[in-house]
Amino acid sequence: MPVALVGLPGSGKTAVGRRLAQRLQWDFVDTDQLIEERIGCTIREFFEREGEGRFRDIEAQVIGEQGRTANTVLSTGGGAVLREENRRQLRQSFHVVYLRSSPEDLYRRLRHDVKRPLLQVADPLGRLRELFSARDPLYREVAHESVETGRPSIQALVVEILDRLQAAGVAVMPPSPH
Ligand SMILES: Nc1ncnc2c1ncn2[C@@H]1O[C@H](COP(=O)(O)OP(=O)(O)O)[C@@H](O)[C@H]1O
Ligand SMILES: O=C(O)C1=C[C@@H](OP(=O)(O)O)[C@@H](O)[C@H](O)C1
Ligand SMILES: [Mg+2]
Repeated sequence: MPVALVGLPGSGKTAVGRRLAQRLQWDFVDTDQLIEERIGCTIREFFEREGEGRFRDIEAQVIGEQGRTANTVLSTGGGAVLREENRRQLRQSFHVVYLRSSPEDLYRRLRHDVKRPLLQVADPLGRLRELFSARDPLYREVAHESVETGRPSIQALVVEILDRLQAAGVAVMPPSPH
């Protein structure tokens, strides 16, 4: 069964997902990357020009097209859980892993990041706290597994997720190269 990663911006969906896919020798798909290919500009530019609602429409389209391929790790955008149809699609077609982080840890990671439109505000930590309160219940609703990501390294998180996936019978580790 394919695996999807959900969580707030900066929780590591893209970075951890890519390494997890490498380790499993699975395909890696990032919905934000697919969206950027489709819109032909960066997500930040698109937010500024067309607004968040249009972005969410395209995000829902892209998520709706996923999920038929086994041996895939899908990294979503942080807001993928906002729409009920997306939550249903993720929960049904994927084994969903929630990368759970505190707003403070995310702020430490993202305070100099200019790519995330929702955090280009006067008080990004306040914004992360609001996003956490609004979305933590949605991530929990959709997830089959939840992993705390504040302190561990990307490598350690990959090992923990692999253990969970094996315990759940979702993935079998390929033989080690040495
Ligand atoms: N567990 C971690 N430890 C250290 N740095 C991390 C960790 N997870 C993510 N990062 C770094 O934080 C930044 C944001 O990660 P990213 O994968 O883009 O998050 P997301 O896709 O969830 O928004 C990247 O520079 C990434 O390398
Ligand atoms: O949290 C959000 O609503 C968003 C998160 C972003 O992805 P990351 O979670 O990978 O930053 C991207 O999809 C867009 O900027 C909206
Ligand atoms: Mg990402």
